[in-house]
Amino acid sequence: MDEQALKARLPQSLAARTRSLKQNGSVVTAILDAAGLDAGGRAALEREVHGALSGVPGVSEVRVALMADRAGPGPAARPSALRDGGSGPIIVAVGSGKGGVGKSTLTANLAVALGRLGRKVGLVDADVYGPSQPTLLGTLGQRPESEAEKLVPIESPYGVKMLSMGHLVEPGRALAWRGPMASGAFGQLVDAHWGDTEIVLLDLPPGTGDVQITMVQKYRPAGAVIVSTPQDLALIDARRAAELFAQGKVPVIGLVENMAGYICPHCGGESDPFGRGGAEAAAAEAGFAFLGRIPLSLSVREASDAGTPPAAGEGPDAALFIAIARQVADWLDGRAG
Ligand SMILES: Nc1ncnc2c1ncn2[C@@H]1O[C@H](COP(=O)(O)OP(=O)(O)OP(=O)(O)O)[C@@H](O)[C@H]1O
Repeated sequence: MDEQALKARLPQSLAARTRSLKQNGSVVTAILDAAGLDAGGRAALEREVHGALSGVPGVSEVRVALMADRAGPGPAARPSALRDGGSGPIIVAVGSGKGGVGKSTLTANLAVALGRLGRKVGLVDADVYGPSQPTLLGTLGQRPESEAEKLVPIESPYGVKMLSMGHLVEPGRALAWRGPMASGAFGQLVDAHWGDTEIVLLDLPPGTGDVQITMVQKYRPAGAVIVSTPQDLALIDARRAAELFAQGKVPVIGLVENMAGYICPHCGGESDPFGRGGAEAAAAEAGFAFLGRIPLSLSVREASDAGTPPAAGEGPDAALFIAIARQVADWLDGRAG
């Protein structure tokens, strides 16, 4: 059923609040503007949508995501920054061939580090299956406002503006999203009010399937960073990620090796459980830059889980992320020049 037909099923009173209504297979996803509603009103709105759409033939599940709106009149329409005559922020995708290699951790810290270099940075958590950026950047539980039917990014405590499906959908709900629906929802996060943001990092979902291809082709990032661990299998996957970007004609800025050497939290000594130098060799072989190596370290994991990105601190981890950020910034400047 298309959006119009689904909309017709909703009571008239809900039409003005409906921002998006999509059906994929038997699952319908509704995104509604919950401006001015308190918790009770929001719950009632959600129930009403469920009630109206649950009985529709062919629909087995209804997912509802609510956006909050800016209180008060607010400015009429802040210009949409993205895809606005080319005057919007530069998009940089961060991808990995497989999950769990630390792509989200790298993206969050790269964003913070670019901010420390004086860039105005935004981040879109396109990992609609398992959004982790609200945790990483300390914005868990916050809801973005909307203006003129577009989302206003949330200001993280680290100077990075951000949007994540994790801000719109309750934890766990986004996990089962499938292809087209995931890429549709993602569009709302990208096409938001980014204001004077210069660079928006896209934390892509892990892997190289349809969702990633759609995202890359539709939003045409200026460049991409690939994250891999040193293991052979992860490197093979990283090459697949490189192919994905080549297919989308997105130049690869470079490769970051994560979880490289293990830093012992007791003695500070470094060992290499997964071998050393593999990612650097893979980058050289593929013909793109090697941007740096982040060790497997307890401090990175603990700080990340606590929502205090190591790149915002003063320790050696911060220096590593800033060095990577500098190369990304230089690459972007070179491109602009
Ligand atoms: N350098 C590191 N040292 C220690 N732990 C790390 C490091 N990088 C990431 N981690 C931890 O590994 C786990 C996976 O990281 P992360 O979520 O960033 O990976 P991902 O590739 O984005 O995963 P997913 O595919 O699930 O989205 C997290 O618990 C994170 O804190």
